Amino acid sequence: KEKLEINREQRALMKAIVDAYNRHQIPEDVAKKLLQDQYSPEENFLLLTEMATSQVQVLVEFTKNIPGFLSLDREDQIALLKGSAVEAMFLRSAQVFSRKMPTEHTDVLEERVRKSGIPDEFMTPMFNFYKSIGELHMVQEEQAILTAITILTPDRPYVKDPQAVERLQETMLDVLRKLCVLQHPQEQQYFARLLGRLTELRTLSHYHSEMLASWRMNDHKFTPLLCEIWDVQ
Ligand SMILES: O=C(NC1CCCCC1)[C@H]([C@@H]1CCCCO1)n1c(-c2ccc(Cl)cc2)nc2cc(F)c(Cl)cc21
Repeated sequence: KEKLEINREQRALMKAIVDAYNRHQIPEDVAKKLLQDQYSPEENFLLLTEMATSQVQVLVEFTKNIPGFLSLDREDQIALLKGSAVEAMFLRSAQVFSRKMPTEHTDVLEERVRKSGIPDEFMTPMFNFYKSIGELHMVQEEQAILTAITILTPDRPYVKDPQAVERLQETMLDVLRKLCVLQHPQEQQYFARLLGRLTELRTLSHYHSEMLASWRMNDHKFTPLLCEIWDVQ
């Protein structure tokens, strides 16, 4: 019994993470914009870079609220943000795509993203990931903690003290494990499936520089922040 129950400290940690996650929602109007109009590849690329730039800023604010993050080495904090920003963007895109909406809206959204300018060969892995996230029907606590776990990945490049990061990540994993059992009692391996998505997410993120470079348009312009965070230009 004790093993499964979320103790007071874990409840406080979960509340801090979820509050931060909800407080720092990027303007989720990207879905509304895509549902309203069809855009050219150039406009879609601009929309993506604008949304991604504001999402990185939001990610920094969210990360500062992860208990223990600010006590990590300063350079490791940067390495973790830089190393997880692309994955966090795809995870957020998947969560936006999987939000409850009428089927025809999801179909239009899928069509608009498919035709946004990204070469076709990336569509299968991207939508496989989006759909596999959607099938999990994550509650917002799970979404928030999964994002925190993604950020607190110890084996990002240039991390000097991975053990310190691992300790924080393990605390998050422990809460998520209990939450999954409580929220999805019927599904034995729900927690394992959830973590399996992080592997799929890392694979998908390997494509991102190529996806951007081969966007059906010339002269891809990025914001200075994205040049920092993404391996582009
Ligand atoms: O702006 C997007 N995502 C933001 C990023 C910050 C957090 C919020 C979501 C993109 C843009 C929108 C314009 C057409 C091209 O995709 N996007 C991607 C996507 C992400 C990475 C690359 Cl490289 C390519 C496409 N997948 C999406 C799925 C969706 F359901 C919606 Cl609504 C938008 C989605």
